[in-house]
Amino acid sequence: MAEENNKNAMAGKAPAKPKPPAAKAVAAKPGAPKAGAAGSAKPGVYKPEEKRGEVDPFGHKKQSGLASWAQERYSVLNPIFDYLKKKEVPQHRHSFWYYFGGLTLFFFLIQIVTGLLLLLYYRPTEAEAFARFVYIQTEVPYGWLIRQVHAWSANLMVLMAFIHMFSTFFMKSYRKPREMMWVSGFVLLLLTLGFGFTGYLLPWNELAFFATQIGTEVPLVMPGGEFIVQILRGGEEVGAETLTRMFAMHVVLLPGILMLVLSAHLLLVQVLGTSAPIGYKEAGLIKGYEKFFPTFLAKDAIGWMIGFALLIYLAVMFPWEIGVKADPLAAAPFGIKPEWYFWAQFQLLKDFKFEGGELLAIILFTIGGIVWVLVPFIDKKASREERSPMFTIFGLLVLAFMLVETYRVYLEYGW
Ligand code: HEM
Ligand code: HEM
Repeated sequence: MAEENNKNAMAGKAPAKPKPPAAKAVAAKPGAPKAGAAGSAKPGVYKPEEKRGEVDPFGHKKQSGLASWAQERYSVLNPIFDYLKKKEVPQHRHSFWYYFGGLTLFFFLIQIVTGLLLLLYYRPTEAEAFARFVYIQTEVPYGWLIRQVHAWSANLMVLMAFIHMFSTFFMKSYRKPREMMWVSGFVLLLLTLGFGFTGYLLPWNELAFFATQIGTEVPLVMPGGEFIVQILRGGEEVGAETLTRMFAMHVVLLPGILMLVLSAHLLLVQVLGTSAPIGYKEAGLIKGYEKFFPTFLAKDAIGWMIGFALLIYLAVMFPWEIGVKADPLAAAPFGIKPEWYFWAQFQLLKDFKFEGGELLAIILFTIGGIVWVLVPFIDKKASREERSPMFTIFGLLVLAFMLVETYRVYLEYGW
């Protein structure tokens, strides 16, 4: 009816007179008896409209039985499907990089599932942690697989988050109006690194113990650093309290905060859509647009399956070792180093081994981090949709610094 009126209006005709209001007007009042079909209804008894809204988001033909029952139930999701169908992803020669946010998300989901399974057997006490960790590896059916997948997926999640960050940096996806995507993403990276750091101690083996000792003493060189160390360790030294704290952070605090920030990040992705590199639209370099739902999501799923195959291959072929139980009284073995994703900071601290050098290294790193997170607000050219080569060079320098420092640790300590 409304459509007919619109057509008429466009053709310059007066809109057709609406039909006598009987059925509609009465139906609008819940509780009032309906005319026509409702003629049979008893007065005062509410009979809902029999004809419902369109229930099938995919436009299939009407089905019967279970399928139609299910169709009616998921019709509440229609607005979401409709919204997702509106989102489009630009296709160009760098589209490949759009898969890495989804891959990071995928490995995080794997972490939740495997983490919850590990929780069934793990116990976070100084006396039991290592024994339970060995028990998971050797006795629990498929326990070894779950632990290896958790440990490998942690590494892959961090790697994907780094690739995602640098690719969005070089595509300048952070520019107006996506500044908060960048900021929320950066917070997600910090939280992911926090997961890696707190999870590392949980097996309570020698390597984890001493690496955590070195990691948690870094703030000592800062004014007021002792307070931070106390908070992290729950005492002067790494011990039973530290294990409890790391465990609580790993399975409660960090997942809670990460879920919140991730929801904001993904909501922004949906609302603002996917950006294209600067100038691509004007230069005709966009080959086309594809629907996020279901086309891009289906391609994302292929990426996830490849990621999953790689994960299982790594977990089975290159298992992480169990090590020996931590002995707080023993001397630190030679060659203790943190996880690879902290190697750049680790090397910088080693390079600055002079009086006051460590504090200087921390200050430099903190300033670097602040500048990095504020890039969307500093890069005015990009926000005006103009190329900003200075920022590309800045990004390349940061990437080169991280790679060189990481490689130097590899050369000195091996893998
Ligand atoms: C809600 C999600 C998570 C839960 C419930 C969880 C739970 C656990 C548990 C119980 C352990 C100890 C068992 C063991 O050492 O094998 C563990 C270890 C670990 N977790 Fe998680 N985790 C979660 C998410 C993550 C995430 C997102 C990351 C990484 C970025 C991560 C990284 C690690 C690491 C590196 C270890 C030590 C692995 C090892 O050497 O075996 N976890 N996690
Ligand atoms: C747990 C970590 C993260 C997850 C799960 C995640 C997830 C996602 C997903 C699924 C997308 C949409 C698809 C894509 O463009 O790849 C996205 C977009 C984006 N992410 Fe992340 N992200 C994470 C970390 C980061 C980090 C570390 C940054 C940067 C510091 C970042 C910045 C962005 C930006 C700027 C976009 C918009 C891309 C565009 O419109 O072209 N994200 N993120």
